[in-house]
Amino acid sequence: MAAESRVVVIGDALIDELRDDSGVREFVGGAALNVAVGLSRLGVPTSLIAMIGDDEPGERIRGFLADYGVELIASASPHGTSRAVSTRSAGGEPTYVFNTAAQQRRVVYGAAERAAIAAAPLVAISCVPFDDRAQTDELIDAVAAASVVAIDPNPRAGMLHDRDEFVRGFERAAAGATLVKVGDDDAELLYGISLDALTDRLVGLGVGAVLATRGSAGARIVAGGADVSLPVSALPGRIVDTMGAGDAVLASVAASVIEGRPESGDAWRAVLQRAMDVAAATCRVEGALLRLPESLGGIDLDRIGT
Ligand SMILES: Nc1ncnc2c1ncn2[C@@H]1O[C@H](COP(=O)(O)OP(=O)(O)O)[C@@H](O)[C@H]1O
Ligand SMILES: O=C(O)C(=O)C[C@H](O)[C@H](O)COP(=O)(O)O
Repeated sequence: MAAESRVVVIGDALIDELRDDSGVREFVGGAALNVAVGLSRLGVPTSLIAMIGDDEPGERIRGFLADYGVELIASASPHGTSRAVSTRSAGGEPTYVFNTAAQQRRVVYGAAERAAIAAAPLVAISCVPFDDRAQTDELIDAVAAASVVAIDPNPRAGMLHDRDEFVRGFERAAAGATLVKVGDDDAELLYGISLDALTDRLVGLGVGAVLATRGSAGARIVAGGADVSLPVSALPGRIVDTMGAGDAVLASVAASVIEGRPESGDAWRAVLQRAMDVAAATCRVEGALLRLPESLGGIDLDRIGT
């Protein structure tokens, strides 16, 4: 029986524990989960392949995914549900500590996973342990059946065990990919080079489209003959929380690519403009949940987060 055509996202799902001057709060998160929920909010039917614990945090993640219409294809977790504890001091970058489950995350590619991948119009991969050679082999074998692959390496310093092996695994997977998203932090952590140099390297590997995000400096797409850069989009209100902004950009660009592969610089510019608008909306509300610019109309943004 033909499976419903759902996009598949493969990667991490976890509880984000945020500690700052105002106390401790918990959010359902994970880069891959953020992309899956973001796609669903953009109207794209989506399944998430991720490891979830058989525990209360796992139930919370399952409930959250159900609320947002994301189908979960879960791998069991012997160490319970993954957790990221981030501590934010005023003005500083957050520091992350990941529990054992997050560091030892593993996805198993069984019949359900393989059927979903084979039927998917796009498979997005984020925050998988490319430094585990056996898992990377299994991933590459499983996604060989996919028609379109998008990758965000998202190495995260606190989950990285072997930088050189991660680069090898990432590049093996990225070489045939349609879309690869990278940021300044990936270029620095994995290669110790600039984002422009990493973009050139990925183009040289044969990546179809490289999406390079630059935080407050916007983003760039290099695809075929197209090379488009845009600044961040201006919206009312201030930047409240940039967590998940990169995931929202990936979800938005992936959703556009599914609608029709851009074939010109102008088409890629429109795709990137939409993604910058979505990122600007996402940054104006606390939490990593993708926000649509058109949905913020009724909110007095100048009062949010103040
Ligand atoms: N400080 C910021 N001010 C304004 N926009 C931001 C800021 N940080 C991120 N963004 C928006 O979110 C997008 C993705 O953010 P970025 O930090 O580059 O992604 P990642 O978290 O994946 O590195 C940017 O291209 C931009 O549109
Ligand atoms: O929700 C979570 O737990 C996350 O892991 C959010 C991360 O901060 C982003 O997913 C990092 O990914 P980028 O946005 O691509 O840099």
